[in-house]
Amino acid sequence: MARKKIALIGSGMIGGTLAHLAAKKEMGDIVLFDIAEGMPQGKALDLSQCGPVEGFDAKITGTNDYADIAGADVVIVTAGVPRKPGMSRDDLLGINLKVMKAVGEGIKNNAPDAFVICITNPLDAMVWALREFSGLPHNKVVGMAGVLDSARFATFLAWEFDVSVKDVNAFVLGGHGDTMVPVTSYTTINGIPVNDFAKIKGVSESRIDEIVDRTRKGGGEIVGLLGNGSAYYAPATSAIAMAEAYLGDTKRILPCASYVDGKYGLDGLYVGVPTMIGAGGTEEVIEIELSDEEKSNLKVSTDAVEELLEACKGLDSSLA
Ligand SMILES: NC(=O)c1ccc[n+]([C@@H]2O[C@H](COP(=O)([O-])OP(=O)(O)OC[C@H]3O[C@@H](n4cnc5c(N)ncnc54)[C@H](O)[C@@H]3O)[C@@H](O)[C@H]2O)c1
Ligand SMILES: O=C(O)C[C@H](O)C(=O)O
Repeated sequence: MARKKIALIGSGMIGGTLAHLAAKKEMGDIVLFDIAEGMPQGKALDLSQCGPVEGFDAKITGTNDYADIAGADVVIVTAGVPRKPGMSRDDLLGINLKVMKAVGEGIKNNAPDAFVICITNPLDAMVWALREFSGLPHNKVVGMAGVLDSARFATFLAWEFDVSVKDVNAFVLGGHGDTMVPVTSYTTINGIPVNDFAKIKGVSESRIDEIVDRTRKGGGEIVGLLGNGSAYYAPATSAIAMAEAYLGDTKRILPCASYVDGKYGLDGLYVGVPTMIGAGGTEEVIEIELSDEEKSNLKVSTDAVEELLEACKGLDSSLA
């Protein structure tokens, strides 16, 4: 059986990390694409030379030509610009929307059967625009954010309780902005609801609220510390988890920016919701019961995404 092909559109910090992870896991052959000349080729050479040391077989190539992504099974998109300290993700809308147009056309013309995972910010608007520009079916285009946001929530909870991260099952819904909704009612420590566990451990409600707030601002915290660029290790590993679910048809339930039309009272929007990923792409959006407060928090978050979609339509009339 031929090896799978993974195309990475954007070969910057996340793109390079994705290539390394995918190669180490022998997920398939890897094509690094970027508009910067020489850079994807250089990264591909460097990464190829990890192979003998790490013991992986993967053909890794770099290119500036979309024709080289032909036949890709999975395409992961990080092309565009990251924010700088003091900026919000939404400030990237205008510049990254133009990038999504070029990338969407490149995918449509060269890899229309791929499962496409978008990472570029502002995430929920960019994955929607990428789907529109590419014309691929909605179930084959998804955004990565919830896996990362949930991993941040889990990390902070594990630190607070001094327990293994493996036992923390944390869950974040909504758009990938500061209005995202970490959902404590669905967050457990190996099955024990987090609020019950907090009582057992003598952790106050206000401390859990602080952790929720730190999760919401988790991306900005790293942007502020790095000073130049944004997080890339955890974003890359989160997207790889989604790609593995597709390639292995594992039917994992992951929080993804999926197309929601009807559920959660939403009308044709990409936003973070529990999603089953298998060979069919995003096979099912799972609608869960939420409290009135959670519903109203989700509404604030989805309203913010809707505003960004309107802004996209204003910037590019082909989206209107
Ligand atoms: N969804 C998330 O949870 C999440 C997490 C982290 C970062 N991000 C976003 O991911 C994006 C990439 O982050 P990064 O750290 O890898 O940035 P980076 O600057 O290191 O890499 C981006 C790459 O995109 C390339 N690029 C620009 N325009 C292009 C085009 N038209 N076609 C192809 N390539 C193009 C650049 O040359 C650069 O190499 C940013 O928008 C960032 O905000 C999202
Ligand atoms: O915060 C950013 O700008 C990057 C990304 O969205 C993140 O959450 O790390």
